[in-house]
Amino acid sequence: MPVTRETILTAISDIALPQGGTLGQADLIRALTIDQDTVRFVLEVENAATAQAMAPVEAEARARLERIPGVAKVQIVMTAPAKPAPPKAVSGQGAAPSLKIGGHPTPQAGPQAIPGVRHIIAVGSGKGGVGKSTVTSNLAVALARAGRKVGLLDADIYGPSQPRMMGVSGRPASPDGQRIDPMHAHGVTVMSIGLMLKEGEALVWRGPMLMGALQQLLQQVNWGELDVLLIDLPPGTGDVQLSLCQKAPVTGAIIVSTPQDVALLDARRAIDMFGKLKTPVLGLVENMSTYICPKCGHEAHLFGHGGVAAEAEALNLPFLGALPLELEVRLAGDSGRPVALGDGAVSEAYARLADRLVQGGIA
Ligand SMILES: Nc1ncnc2c1ncn2[C@@H]1O[C@H](COP(=O)(O)OP(=O)(O)OP(=O)(O)O)[C@@H](O)[C@H]1O
Repeated sequence: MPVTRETILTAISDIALPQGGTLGQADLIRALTIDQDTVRFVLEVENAATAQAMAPVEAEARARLERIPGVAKVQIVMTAPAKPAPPKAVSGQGAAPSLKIGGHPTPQAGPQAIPGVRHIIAVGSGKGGVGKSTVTSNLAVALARAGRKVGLLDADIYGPSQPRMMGVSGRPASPDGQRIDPMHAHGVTVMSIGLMLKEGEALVWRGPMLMGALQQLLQQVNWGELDVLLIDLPPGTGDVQLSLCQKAPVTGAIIVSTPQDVALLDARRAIDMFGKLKTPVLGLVENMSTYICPKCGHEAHLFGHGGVAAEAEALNLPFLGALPLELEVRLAGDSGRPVALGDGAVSEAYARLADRLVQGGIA
């Protein structure tokens, strides 16, 4: 008769343990294998002292198993789980956290609130390059100027641009090696996947890795008390959008588009995706709406005009505002001081957008 797992476990289950009870009652046997006439398993004990006390148990188990017909060799290994090494103290800005970003996600049943964060707003776009990151950084600054406690998470895993736009650099600190201290700029608490990667390091992660990275950025960053956390998403309708809406209780999404038909077509796809994910779309923003010539004051509509407002109406969604195309916007973004910090017309447009969200009770 072949030796089975049950034969082995039954043979040793009534061996008494020094701490009381029997081997069968305690859950100590791991990795039991039967390989022809060889039986192997691990006895997992609490610590080295228990291992010593358990030596007679190991000897008795070995003796009993060797008496079973068909068993020629018994290998028992006793292990005590290693104590986790105390976290290395890392201090000060610029110190590299020992956290590894991009591991596999840990199991999480449903959306998990971020302690201290009241609202989460995802900023998305169907198409790349429509100014989603520009709008997110300026909106964050405008909300902070309006007195809100604002966080900005750059989850644009393929092209994180918030460090440049918000003017933050260096590695975020992790004093306990477990959690990440975010950066602060222009009154906004900032964290970007770009700050955890080496310059120019391309990300070739797929689904589970992306989910893991996003989960860490949401849950392992010390966001503190925030009225609103804005999340700059990658363009399109991919894994990051999907996992964000599954992992975090997103209040709603803002969709940025230019008035061009092609951008609008993609925006519609993004809206559709948020609908499927049961994330409310808070409204549409038209970026690069008009261009006013700084020399003659002529107003031109380089990408068409009013397309996003019309689309919002057609979809029965709020139109949150139009933002002009201005050289100043790009220069400000490139210099790490968003244009909304200043006093011009664009800054006022952002202040209006921020006010709408505050009045609406979502920021
Ligand atoms: N209203 C604007 N006026 C002038 N330049 C703008 C405006 N909005 C965005 N830009 C510029 O257009 C470029 C693309 O903007 P941005 O990076 O914000 O787009 P995005 O949609 O986030 O792109 P990606 O999909 O690559 O993340 C940047 O150089 C930015 O400075």
